[in-house]
Amino acid sequence: MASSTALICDTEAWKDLKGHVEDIKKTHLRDLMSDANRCQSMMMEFDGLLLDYSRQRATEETMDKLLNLAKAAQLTEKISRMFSGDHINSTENRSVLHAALRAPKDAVIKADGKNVVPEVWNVLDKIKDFSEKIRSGSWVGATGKPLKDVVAVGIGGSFLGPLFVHTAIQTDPEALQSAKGRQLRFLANIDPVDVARNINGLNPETTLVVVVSKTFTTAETMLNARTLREWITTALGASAVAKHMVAVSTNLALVEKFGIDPNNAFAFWDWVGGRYSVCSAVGVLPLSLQYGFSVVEKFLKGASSIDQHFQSTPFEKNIPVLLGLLSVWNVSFLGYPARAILPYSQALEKFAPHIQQVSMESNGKGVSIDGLPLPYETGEIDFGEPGTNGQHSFYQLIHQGRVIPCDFIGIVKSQQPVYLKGEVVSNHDELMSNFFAQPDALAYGKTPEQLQKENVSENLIPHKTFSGNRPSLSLLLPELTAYSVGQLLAIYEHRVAVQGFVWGINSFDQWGVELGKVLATQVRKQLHSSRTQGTAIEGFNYSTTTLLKRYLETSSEPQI
Ligand SMILES: O=P(O)(O)OC[C@H]1O[C@H](O)[C@H](O)[C@@H](O)[C@@H]1O
Repeated sequence: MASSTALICDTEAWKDLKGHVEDIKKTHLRDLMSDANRCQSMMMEFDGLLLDYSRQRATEETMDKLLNLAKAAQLTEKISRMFSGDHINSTENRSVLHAALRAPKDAVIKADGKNVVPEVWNVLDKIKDFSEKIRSGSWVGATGKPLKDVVAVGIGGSFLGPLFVHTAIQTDPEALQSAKGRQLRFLANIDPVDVARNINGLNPETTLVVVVSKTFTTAETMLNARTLREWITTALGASAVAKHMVAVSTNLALVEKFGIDPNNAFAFWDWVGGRYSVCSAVGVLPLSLQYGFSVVEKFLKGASSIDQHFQSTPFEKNIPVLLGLLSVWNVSFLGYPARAILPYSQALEKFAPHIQQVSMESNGKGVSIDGLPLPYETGEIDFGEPGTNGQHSFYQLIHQGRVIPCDFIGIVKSQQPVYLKGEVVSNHDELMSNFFAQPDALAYGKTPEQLQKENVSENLIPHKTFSGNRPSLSLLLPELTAYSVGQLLAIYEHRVAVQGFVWGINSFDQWGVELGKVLATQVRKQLHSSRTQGTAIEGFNYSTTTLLKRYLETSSEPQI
């Protein structure tokens, strides 16, 4: 770009793509898919993964133009600034170095002139040591019993990533074996129902609570942490906290103030964004407690493999870059506001919720990194469900309603294969039949002529016609292990960064959410004074006043 404050939409590369939209509108995926050379050029393999983006509404020319856009956005420079620790999160004046969390021990990655990799490994070694103590039973609770269950208390980035990884690997045979006799649960919502669910069936004597909060000030997490502290101390006495509660945070002073021994605190750093923190102690501690460090190390290695690929592979073969550019194409040029994440694996059921935060909190921005209002939309609405559950639910809209680009994620080898004698295919083949069929159904659709040939009655033809031309991409993983879960995570993290770099926004701050953190304060004060002193509701609009009145008059919350 000409100057640092220019917007990407003012570049020739952007305008060229705008003009190209008309060409693409004249195409149909039915025709694009019949060009084998085009399709071949839209398949990419790396480290066991196969990406097929031939069902995107794009030609080889589109891809060239998108690569020009990457150049205009100075994508190479931006990626290298990220990896070299520049303060690319400019509004918070911070580096963005989550890749350092999974770097090999001998790597050198600097933040503010200092190599951070030794610090990272100090904490990883401490986690390894601590989790082995807990798992082997050499660390015992206040009454001398081993701690076999863990409740991780945290919200947002201190919750969704670890939950995703836990859910993804818990049925992997190796992880399953190493987690025998242990439980890992997550308490996120401040709704007391979530506390009740999480402690149901657990015994404080055998439970370890891990409080996870980057800031250690998040209202929900701190109240939930106090609630579980109460649960422990009521049963076991105040001194039990030292044995039953540990913490993960960047704010070790507040951890100590809360009453947790600083020796039992696991640090991370302000150059790790909350939503990018699953590879820090945020995820590594609870997951190592459940599965052992060696399993979690494989997850870190998978992510690291993608980091290296992202950093060093030419853009035309770079999976996160290609995915990021195609997302920009879909959102900013073809005008599709959403993306469906459709893993054909129940183990990936928490993938879309995690990516919702990674993507929507990162790229849901209205101004450029220099503070200029954006004349184009950024971010996309991410949602999804595992197939085939989604097929029996919202796929109707995807097939015949709005156009929503889909990410199909398939696994070659099931974690838990089942084959019933006499069935046509194994259960996993049955699942995967859908994975292979759906993208074509979306791309090709069904024409009235085809329906006529099938003798569909005239009056039903409009209802049974599928326009097709609905874009998707397919990502095939060889198996779902800790390693490939790490790969998947890093692909999406970097894809989101690529989108943000091209849009020219800061993908690493979240001022909108910060606002949410303070909004409840006024209501909290009102509830307190109304309940304790009967103070009248004041300072709210008609609607909120009415709702609050109803809540206070009819609720049976304990009076403080
Ligand atoms: O880890 P914490 O400091 O408790 O923060 C938890 C969450 O708080 C906010 O919602 C932020 O927007 C998230 O990015 C963050 O993950």
